[in-house]
Amino acid sequence: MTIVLTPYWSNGVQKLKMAPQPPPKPAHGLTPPMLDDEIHAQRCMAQLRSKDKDIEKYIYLSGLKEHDPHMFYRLCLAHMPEFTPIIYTPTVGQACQEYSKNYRRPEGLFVSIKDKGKIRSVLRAWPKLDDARISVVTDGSRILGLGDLGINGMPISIGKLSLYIAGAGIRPHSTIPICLDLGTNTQKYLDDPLYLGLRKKRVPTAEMTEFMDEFMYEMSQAFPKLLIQFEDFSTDHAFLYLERYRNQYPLFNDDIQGTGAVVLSGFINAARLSSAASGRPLSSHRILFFGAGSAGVGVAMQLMSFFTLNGMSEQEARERIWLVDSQGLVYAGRGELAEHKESNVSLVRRVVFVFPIYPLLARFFLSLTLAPHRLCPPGLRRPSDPGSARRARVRQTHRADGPVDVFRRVLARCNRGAQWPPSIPLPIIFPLSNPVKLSECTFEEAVKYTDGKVLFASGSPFHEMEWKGKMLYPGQGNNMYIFPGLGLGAILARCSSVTDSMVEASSLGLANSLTPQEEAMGLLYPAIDRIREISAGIAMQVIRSAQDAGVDRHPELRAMSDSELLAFVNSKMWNP
Ligand SMILES: O=C([O-])CC(=O)C(=O)O
Ligand SMILES: [Mg+2]
Repeated sequence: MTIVLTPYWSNGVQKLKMAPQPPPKPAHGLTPPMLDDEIHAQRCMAQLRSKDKDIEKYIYLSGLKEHDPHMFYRLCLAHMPEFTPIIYTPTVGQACQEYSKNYRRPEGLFVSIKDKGKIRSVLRAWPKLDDARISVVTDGSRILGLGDLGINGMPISIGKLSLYIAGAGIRPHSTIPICLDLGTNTQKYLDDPLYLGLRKKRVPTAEMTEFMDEFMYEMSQAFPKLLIQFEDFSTDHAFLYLERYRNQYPLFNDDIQGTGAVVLSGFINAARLSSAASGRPLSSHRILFFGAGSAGVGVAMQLMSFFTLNGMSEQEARERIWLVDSQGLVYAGRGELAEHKESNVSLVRRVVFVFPIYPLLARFFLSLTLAPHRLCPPGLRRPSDPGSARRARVRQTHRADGPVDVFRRVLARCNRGAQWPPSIPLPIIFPLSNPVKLSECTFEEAVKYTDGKVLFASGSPFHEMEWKGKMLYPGQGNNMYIFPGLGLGAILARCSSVTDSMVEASSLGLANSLTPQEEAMGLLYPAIDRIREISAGIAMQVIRSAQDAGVDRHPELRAMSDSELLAFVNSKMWNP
């Protein structure tokens, strides 16, 4: 079906195609006589691989998804490790940055601040109101680690939903990518004649909240069976709107909760390996976060809850965890701490790493945080005289490579002439910022500086490497392992809200999904090719957890045994 939508930015009428439809039967003579499906799959892969640039691959695949969605998802499932770096991080980051330049056709819903008061009519233009089950909603204010991209954030919603379809078998026409256009504070876009969004600065929080209240209410009315995933909102708004709506509507925040769950899962598996090697209990780990944004604080909260559920007091759990942000160590009494970390918004976006602290590193960080003016590299210092040219320069460093720079220096310092201390046989390092170019360190660096001992997982993918005759495999601690299964479980349970226990169930489900071979290879996360199987297992745990919490609205599932429930979940998955 083709319906006609007039996006608000467009002068003319544009067509939004709902995909995928049952393939129309082509009239005889309109297709080549020998169009064999198998051969055509090979042809598509050859066309894809013939492109030199990742962004061209992205554009090719986005075209394929539109005109032949069955082939797109079939190939995606068959070639998951090759497809995810293109349709998702890192290439989706570039696709966002270049969205206005490369724009070809509407693929989702845009709701603008100008629609305030009439959001209902915008939502009701969506062609498949009754089928809608999952929407990824971003306001483009903090896309990956790339900052405020405004309306150019749309591809992140599209990319996440492609993974829902491929990874959890959600029906394509049940997904709604949404980008809210509340302006952008990025001057480059405001000055760009091709920019597709509103040419105005972001509205203040009070106005945004009025808009969000209307948007959320109208979403619940237009799409009564919908689960919402908030994605890539700036840290303050990410926490604000999660708390504001989470008991009212079925929703979760992927950056806080999805990342929290995926990192907890990787931590559990890494800590098991590390504890087995050191003989120390899991509770002996000390965890240092570099960056205290939505993901950093989300992961810290997830770990806190895990530690306390496993017998630690809150105080003991808190003592295991240190957060360092752009201002240094986050601690009570530091002053001007914003709410989500009792705390302020970290200028350094993103968590960087989680690992048992090497004493030298701990000392370095403490001194760095306690005496920032002495030890902190200029890029991480807060400018003291607002308005100066220096401030602009410092801010720039801050954003561009400040945290990366510091992290590299820390690692290099550890490495200087020293062996990694035997008391920490297997350090855990998780550089989580996306896309790859913003990763705090490469796999190679972490391997080199720890003499191959590192337990590593990054947000974006790195290649395996050989070190002293042994193959080492990096993990990808990306929320893509969590949200498809978490979302599928929440949808099938028809849950009224997404509880912390459901998020934790998804994390434990993932941690327990390693096969014996994967464990033997020292992997922290399962192979991504098994995403459907993993998502089904996670969905089952999430449904059980929703039932325990009493937020499920699908009572028939309660009577099922685990194997019946798993079969039910699998039967609900769409297959290309
Ligand atoms: O999208 C990803 O790859 C992970 C994520 O949520 C982010 O970096 O914001
Ligand atoms: Mg995100």
